[in-house]
Amino acid sequence: MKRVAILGSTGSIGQNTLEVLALHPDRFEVFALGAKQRDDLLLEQCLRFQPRYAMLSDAAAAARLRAALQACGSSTEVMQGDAAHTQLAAAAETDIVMAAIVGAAGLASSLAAAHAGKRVLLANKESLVVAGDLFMQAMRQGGGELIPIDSEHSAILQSLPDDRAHWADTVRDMTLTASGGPFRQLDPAALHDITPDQACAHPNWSMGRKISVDSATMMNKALEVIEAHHLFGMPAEKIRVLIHPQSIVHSMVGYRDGSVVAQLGAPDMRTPIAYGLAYPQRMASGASWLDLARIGRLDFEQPDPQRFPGLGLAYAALSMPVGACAVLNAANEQAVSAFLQGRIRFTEIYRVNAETLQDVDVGRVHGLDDLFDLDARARARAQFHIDALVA
Ligand SMILES: NC(=O)C1=CN([C@@H]2O[C@H](COP(=O)(O)OP(=O)(O)OC[C@H]3O[C@@H](n4cnc5c(N)ncnc54)[C@H](OP(=O)(O)O)[C@@H]3O)[C@@H](O)[C@H]2O)C=CC1
Ligand SMILES: CC(=O)[C@@H](O)[C@H](O)COP(=O)(O)O
Ligand SMILES: [Mn+2]
Repeated sequence: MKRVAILGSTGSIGQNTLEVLALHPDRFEVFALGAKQRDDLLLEQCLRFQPRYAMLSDAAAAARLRAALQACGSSTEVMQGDAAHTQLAAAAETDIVMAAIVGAAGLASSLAAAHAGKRVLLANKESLVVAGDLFMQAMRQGGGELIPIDSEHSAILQSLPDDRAHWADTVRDMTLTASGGPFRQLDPAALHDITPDQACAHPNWSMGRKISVDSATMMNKALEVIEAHHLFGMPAEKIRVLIHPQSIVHSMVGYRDGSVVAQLGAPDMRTPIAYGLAYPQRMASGASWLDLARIGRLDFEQPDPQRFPGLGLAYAALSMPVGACAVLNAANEQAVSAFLQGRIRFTEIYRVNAETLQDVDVGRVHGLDDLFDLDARARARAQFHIDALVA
């Protein structure tokens, strides 16, 4: 029986993870569930899955959850604060950590799991974007297993040889597929007036609002290029992006002999989640079967750099000193948040990201403290650009 801690259990990935775990009560125990503030949903999850611990970052929400669980006679213990996530990610009883907090806020707990030698199921791509080398080093030192949950990176892992020693000498390149989001064919002039709800209406996936906006700008793919660079040790120039509107081919690996190996499936996150939980075996996920006859055709096209300028920022940041990717991530989190609050326009997200990346002096990054400092400076600078746009 493997004990699983889900950090971000109330989100889209967290809920999908619980759906997969519910199919396999004989193999997995839900040990801990954590979120930020949604105590109502976390209460439902606790009553259904009866974890040993539940944690919320927000103190008032944690107090409400504690009272509600006590009233129901539940034995789940409620912990509060960011430190609870870090503590339970590294707890001796935890075998598997699903890192599904959104944004750089997930870094401390995923790093704690890495240091503690856990099997880390990494949905929180921002951990690798902000702290790629440090994170990979922590995984190596901790001796655990890192399994990507992001659909593209799961596809690449499934398309690579089992023996990592052969990756460098056999692989020619990697291609990340991108849906192109909701505005792939929209008149570029109309992008100016896009609303948050329009940007969050992804054509193929149901996801949280932050990643949905990232898909619409293709900053999601920019973050994923950086993520692939760190996960698979692949130089940026060998990581390509190809638009594939159906989201059926989840990504592919090109080999020196001319073969291209890809992973296909219905667009359903339960598949990569089940893959990560059962690895190296396979188990049922509850995802629907892929019916290629019904789909009929698969399309591919090059991304248009005019329509999706954000994608180029990944390659720019990877060519800059270590820390530039953390700057880009921080700027993007601030810009997306400002867009979702109606403060800036959709098209201004790119502007804030590009200007912040250009402005912030990365300096020398020696460790995590430097990265946190850089993240704070980049957010302040991005906020300056946002305020200038609003004024
Ligand atoms: N959704 C998807 O299909 C995919 C997501 N990912 C990645 O997975 C991660 C999660 O995405 P998604 O599930 O869509 O996001 P959601 O917005 O749906 O969920 C985010 C989760 O994180 C919690 N959370 C947010 N901030 C904090 C914090 N400071 N401390 C503790 N918990 C916090 C939220 O709690 P609360 O509800 O209380 O606010 C919620 O449980 C992201 O990094 C995303 O890029 C990658 C591939 C696909
Ligand atoms: C499901 C998943 O992994 C998302 O990251 C997805 O890739 C988003 O779709 P886009 O291809 O539009 O970014
Ligand atoms: Mn993805």
